[in-house]
Amino acid sequence: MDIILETAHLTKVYGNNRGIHDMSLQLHEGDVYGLLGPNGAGKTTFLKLITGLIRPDQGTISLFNANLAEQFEQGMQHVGSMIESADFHEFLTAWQYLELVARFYPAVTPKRIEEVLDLVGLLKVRKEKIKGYSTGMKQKLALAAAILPEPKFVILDEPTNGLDIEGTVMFRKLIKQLSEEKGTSFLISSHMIHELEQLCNRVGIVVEGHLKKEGYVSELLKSNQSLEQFYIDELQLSKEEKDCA
Ligand SMILES: Nc1ncnc2c1ncn2[C@@H]1O[C@H](COP(=O)(O)OP(=O)(O)OP(=O)(O)O)[C@@H](O)[C@H]1O
Repeated sequence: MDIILETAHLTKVYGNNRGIHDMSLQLHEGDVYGLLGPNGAGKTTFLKLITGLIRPDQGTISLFNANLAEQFEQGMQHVGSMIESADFHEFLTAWQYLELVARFYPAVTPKRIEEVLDLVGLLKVRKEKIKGYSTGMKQKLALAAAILPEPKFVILDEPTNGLDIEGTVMFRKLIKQLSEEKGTSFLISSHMIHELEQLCNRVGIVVEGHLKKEGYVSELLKSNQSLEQFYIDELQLSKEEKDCA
């Protein structure tokens, strides 16, 4: 399987001394990788680095064999992302917003815009202004924008934030469908551990800016009751190691 993302010794430390340290991670084509970790562990920082929203202090990022620091456009060509709450032009409608996004992707047709709006359940409200949308509706629109150009790799930061039960089920189905039918790879940061258990083939746990543990979900479930149990045990272990140090 081809490597689609490789980070080596990725480090970003903010002025307040927080951030991430020495994070090396590989994702292969077809992976649905879940990034877990407590609040403030460094998940969003990692996702911002690999999408070029912030620059690393040290380390390298390679996306589809392109070094992000030198070949940004080439690296990001097949990547769709949704990082933190999207900032929309609220006076636009969902349709107009996606038309705007589509300008960057000549292959995206109005039919494709209609298709993604249908996929995320916003087709009926496509002509309404975004300023009237709820948090969950905006989240769905951000997801629609991320998958609009049919990227090979989609990076999602807390994608189910604000989604209702129906929306969460829609999200899970959509990821499964894209992964199974189109072979799309995903990197998903989320606190919804039960969702990740159903969706991901691999997970990584970030604690205090370090990638503490990685594994294949099928392997982890052989020796753990659930992903949640594995996660709680790993956090406890990290705490004990810290107390001993
Ligand atoms: N722009 C910034 N300036 C200073 N510190 C920051 C900045 N962004 C993040 N941090 C700090 O870096 C650490 C990692 O934050 P990050 O947002 O990456 O965590 P996270 O794992 O995504 O957390 P959450 O699950 O709460 O979203 C936190 O301690 C946070 O306070």
